[in-house]
Amino acid sequence: MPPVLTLTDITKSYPDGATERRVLSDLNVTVDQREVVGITGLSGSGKTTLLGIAGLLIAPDSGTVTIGDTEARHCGSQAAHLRHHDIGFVFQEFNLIDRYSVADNIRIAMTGPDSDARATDLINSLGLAAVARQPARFLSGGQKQRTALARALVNKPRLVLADEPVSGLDADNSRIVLDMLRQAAADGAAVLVASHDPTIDQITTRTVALDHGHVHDLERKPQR
Ligand SMILES: Nc1ncnc2c1ncn2[C@@H]1O[C@H](COP(=O)(O)OP(=O)(O)OP(=O)(O)O)[C@@H](O)[C@H]1O
Repeated sequence: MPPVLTLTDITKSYPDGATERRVLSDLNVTVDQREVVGITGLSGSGKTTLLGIAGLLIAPDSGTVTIGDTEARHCGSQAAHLRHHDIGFVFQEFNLIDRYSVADNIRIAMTGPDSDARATDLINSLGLAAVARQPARFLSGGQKQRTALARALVNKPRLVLADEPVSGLDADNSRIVLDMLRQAAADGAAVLVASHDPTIDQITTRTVALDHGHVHDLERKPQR
């Protein structure tokens, strides 16, 4: 079976005044089913850019993103289909719709016939039942993060991408978020997580470090 995610020879630069700044250079990463791969690196090393490219939100300058055996484009209907059905993205800034309730923020992402029941399960298991009808703007940071996670997981995506998912959370919220990501992998997803927070090591099966645009394998733990 091919990896769920294959990034091949990815290069990305951003404009920097009159010149360009290269953030990712000929970068190669794979994530298999049931793996939780951590991405570490200094602030500005390109972790969010890497996740955005993997999530088909940012187009690389060169290189390819393959989801399963499908070489993905970053625009058009194929990209939209992959984003909705195959990829769950937990954004660093949550990206919730402030005026929508917790339940509606999750519902707008739903695609499958079982999603309603799945949304209810996630609301309950993430401890969000008491605030399910509250507009997202009234939530605490931990409640927003749990809502964002539920939205990312509601369609049982085969690829989960999470950007700093435990940043700023207390120990209880961190544990809940990490347990859900670990469970997503145990259920068969490939999980790629960018984090500065060492608590992420509790769930990673492998860690890669981003350094000057390249990735280095740091460790590989035994598969669960
Ligand atoms: N849209 C953009 N236009 C120009 N430069 C950008 C853009 N997005 C990111 N950058 C720059 O690219 C570099 C990598 O940014 P990125 O957000 O990917 O890093 P990061 O490792 O996720 O950082 P952090 O850990 O602080 O979130 C930074 O220097 C950033 O300023």
